[in-house]
Amino acid sequence: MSDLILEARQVGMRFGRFQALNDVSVSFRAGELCAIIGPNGAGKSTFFNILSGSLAPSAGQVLFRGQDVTGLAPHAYARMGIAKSFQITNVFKQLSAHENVRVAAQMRERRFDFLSPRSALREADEAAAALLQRVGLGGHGRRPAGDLAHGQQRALEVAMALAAQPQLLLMDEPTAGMSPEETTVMMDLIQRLAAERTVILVEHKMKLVMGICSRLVVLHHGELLAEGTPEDIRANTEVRRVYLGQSA
Ligand SMILES: Nc1ncnc2c1ncn2[C@@H]1O[C@H](COP(=O)(O)OP(=O)(O)OP(=O)(O)O)[C@@H](O)[C@H]1O
Repeated sequence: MSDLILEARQVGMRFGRFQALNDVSVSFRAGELCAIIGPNGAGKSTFFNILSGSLAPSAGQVLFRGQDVTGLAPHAYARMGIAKSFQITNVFKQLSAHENVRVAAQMRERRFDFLSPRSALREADEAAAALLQRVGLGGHGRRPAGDLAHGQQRALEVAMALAAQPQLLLMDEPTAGMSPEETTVMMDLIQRLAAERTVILVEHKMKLVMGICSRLVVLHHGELLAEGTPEDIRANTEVRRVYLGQSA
């Protein structure tokens, strides 16, 4: 179907003799905010890495807008309009927040190649300032990234990912290690971002995503356990069983 943006077809992943993912088929529609959830060790990060092109699956295919992208290099994913942010923050700590985003904008914006160096820099500067504003860091541009609070560094990383103007944003546990206040700010940001593009996130805490996602995909022991609306998932006895005793 034409409104599918990303598809995993019978994806499998083996690490030696260990089968981390087995025969996982999931389709993601353009424009949706979808979360991949599941208990510890379910295979979420492995699936994320495969969907985002960081890991080639041992079996199956990944399709982006109907095109087979399985095993393509990460930069090819970026060029197609897929951006990702990881659990571990990935900012240049010595550079200012503004410089971090500007570098990301310069690296990814091919349009700048056609501009004079001075106007390219000005455009990248303007893009960086707008992106910092977008993620709630408008007043922090001059601060070294390493001096920002953890939640702010994660927001900075989101701004860097957005510099590529992605159609699809993949986020691995965007609230990992955050305080409750930082978590609220990030979830609010994710909702705003999802109004403009497709967002797929991996999240360990089911409660956190129930209220904001249109659809949830549940992995368990490397297999697709369930998928559906938050209501479907909340009512699913299998899902309740695997989450029992875990901090959902
Ligand atoms: N590179 C690897 N080599 C061997 N085993 C791995 C590797 N990466 C992941 N695994 C194993 O695959 C399984 C799934 O791991 P994965 O990190 O994808 O789960 P997860 O659902 O993201 O878990 P968590 O919520 O704890 O982060 C785990 O048992 C893990 O130990």
